[in-house]
Amino acid sequence: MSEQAHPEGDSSNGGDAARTAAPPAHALGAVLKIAAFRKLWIALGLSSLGDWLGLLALTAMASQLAQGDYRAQNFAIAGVLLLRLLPAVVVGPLGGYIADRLDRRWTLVIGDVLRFGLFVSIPIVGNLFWLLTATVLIECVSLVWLPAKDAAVPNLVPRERLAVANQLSLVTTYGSALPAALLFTLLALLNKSLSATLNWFASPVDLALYFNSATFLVGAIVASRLHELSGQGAGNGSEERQGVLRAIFVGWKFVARNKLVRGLVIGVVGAFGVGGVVIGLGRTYVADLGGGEAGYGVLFGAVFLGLAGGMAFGPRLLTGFSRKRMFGLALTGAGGSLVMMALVQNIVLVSGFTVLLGFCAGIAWITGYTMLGMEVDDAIRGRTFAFVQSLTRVVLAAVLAAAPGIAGAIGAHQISLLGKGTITYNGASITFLIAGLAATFLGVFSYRQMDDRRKVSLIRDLRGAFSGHERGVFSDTGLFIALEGGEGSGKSTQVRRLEAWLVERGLRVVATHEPGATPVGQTIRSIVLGNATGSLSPRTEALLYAADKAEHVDTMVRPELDEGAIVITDRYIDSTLAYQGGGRDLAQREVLRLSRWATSGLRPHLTVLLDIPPEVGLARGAANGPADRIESESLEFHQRVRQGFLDLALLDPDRYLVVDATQQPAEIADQIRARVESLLEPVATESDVPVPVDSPEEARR
Ligand SMILES: Nc1ncnc2c1ncn2[C@@H]1O[C@H](COP(=O)(O)OP(=O)(O)OP(=O)(O)O)[C@@H](O)[C@H]1O
Ligand SMILES: Cc1cn([C@H]2C[C@H](O)[C@@H](COP(=O)(O)O)O2)c(=O)[nH]c1=O
Repeated sequence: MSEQAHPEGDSSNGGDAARTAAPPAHALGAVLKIAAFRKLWIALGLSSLGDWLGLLALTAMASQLAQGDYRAQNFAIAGVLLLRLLPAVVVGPLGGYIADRLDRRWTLVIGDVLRFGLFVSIPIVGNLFWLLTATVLIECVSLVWLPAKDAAVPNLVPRERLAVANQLSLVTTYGSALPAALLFTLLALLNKSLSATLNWFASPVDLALYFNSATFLVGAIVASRLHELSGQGAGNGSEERQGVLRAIFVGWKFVARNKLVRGLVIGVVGAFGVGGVVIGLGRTYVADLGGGEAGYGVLFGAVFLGLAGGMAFGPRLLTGFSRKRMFGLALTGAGGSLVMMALVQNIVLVSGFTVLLGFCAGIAWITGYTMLGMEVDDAIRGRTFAFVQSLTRVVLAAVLAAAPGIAGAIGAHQISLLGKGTITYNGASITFLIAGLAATFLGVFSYRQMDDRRKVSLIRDLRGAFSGHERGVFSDTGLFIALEGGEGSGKSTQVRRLEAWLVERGLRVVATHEPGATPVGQTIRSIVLGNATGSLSPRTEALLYAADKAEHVDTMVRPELDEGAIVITDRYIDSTLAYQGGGRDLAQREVLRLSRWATSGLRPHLTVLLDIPPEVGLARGAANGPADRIESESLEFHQRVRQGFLDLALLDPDRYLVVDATQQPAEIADQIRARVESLLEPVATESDVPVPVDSPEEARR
């Protein structure tokens, strides 16, 4: 039986007829059930494995081809690393342009085939010049492949699952480093025994390179089956006549002009820069603290442990907290952790702060990437992601090159503690301190650029978000569906369509709305929406909406659900959270607590969010008469409301369906039906003996 239809859990305050919320179905599992995304993920996994394997094999081969001279070996290795970063400066922007212009499926397929050919040619040609040339060419191809992949994800995955999809992509990209290292060792050992009999495996890394090239070939085959991407990314009509440079410029201009995207890009690149400083100076720093190789290993592990933790759990930690605030805060936290690492000079404490740094950077990375995917239009998404990737590579190269130089130039310093001994602050600590302060500044800058809740004190917001997760109550006799969204998003239209479809199936359906479905509610509605009311204190407004909800749930929704009906409501608690929490200056958690109290914790099994840019929705509404008290609020207010809705959906993807409400009504209705169908299906299939579903009670049983 579907979890949304009948959530399991320990029954508590809801009495016999209610059950508390179960933990959502495994979100990773749910996103991997999307066949198209699964294929893209497999292609990405193979490509990432190949990339790491390639890096290990190419550095090893470069060192071997440099023939014994220690200096030459080091230069050859540095050459491979540098040539992997350098093309980003020159080809990066072009990569994004190409990714936006070409069919995304073919971009992925051809990209993988080219990388297969280039990797396989390296051991065959077998000289250093070709190895370095091929490295540059492979990197150039990757600079088109990666933005095409990144830009494709938001088109394959519903918005509410985008954060999870990004988590999976990032973990796969960086997590494949470990299996690649193990595989590399295994293949090198196997190569040893093969080289005795076969010329093909003369170099110790030949087998690794052949295997690596094969991963790209398989990746190409998987990508070729991604028919869902056909036709995507082929540019749009308005850009048809634009030149290459102009199109690239349009992408950059978008990043520079859009305040949110600018803040995101600066933040994501900053998070990478901080990571670069730790990687570039980690060994020196640990040596300064007397930690040795083991200490270096611990530091490295601590960064990745923190990163993985931040990506996996960070966004869920702060329920109802604005993603935009979270992004700036996480970046500031990463900078602050680096400052602390520089100051404490104790290897144990440093390891703790390193985990914290990784955790904060992980949150910044995942929230930043997800918001970019949601904010940027498909037509220029490839260029935006390419811009971010180029910039991160350039910053990484600069940081890796500059950090040791700066640390060296600062040198070793002893600071006297007024006759009570001395402490050592070497170049590495001081560079950490400078980088930490710079990252903290960047974090504060990003936070201020993007803060969408300026009137709400951060402390209050954080206290609210940390104050525990209240579990809701779900009806187990009826099915409760809420339609949510901004003004004019088409909720009433879709409620009517869904109601008609369900009634046609012989089910008992009650369509209702908030505010104003009860006699008391109608009076409240006239107060909260009447222009004559004028301004209301936000708390009064929240209490009025809560009173409407209490009456609605107690006298209509709950009794109908108890009778086994399907109740569809046009607006429910999410509207209060988005409008009074996101739009006004009230803390989300307080609004949630108030609304939960008013409704005795009753939660919908499914919330359909009709997502629409407020300017589009308000224009639709304007055609139907003068604006009411809330519709007359500023565009910024309605933008905060939209973001509030989306944040809620991202936090609980299993109980949400986010639909692009700019589509045609029939298309939207189809998507809603498909999801509602999945809540009804288990009823018909659960019993071994097929029973005709002729009453809602049976339907819910
Ligand atoms: N998908 C759509 N595309 C274009 N217009 C639509 C679409 N859906 C509804 N409309 C029109 O937009 C207007 C608002 O629709 P509707 O009343 O269903 O939205 P709503 O979300 O309930 O609005 P409100 O929040 O103001 O109550 C109506 O004129 C309706 O015909
Ligand atoms: C339930 C609820 C609603 N609102 C706002 C949202 C809209 O502006 C109006 C309702 O108008 P509609 O035409 O019926 O959609 O009220 C709110 O601010 N808080 C709430 O809890």
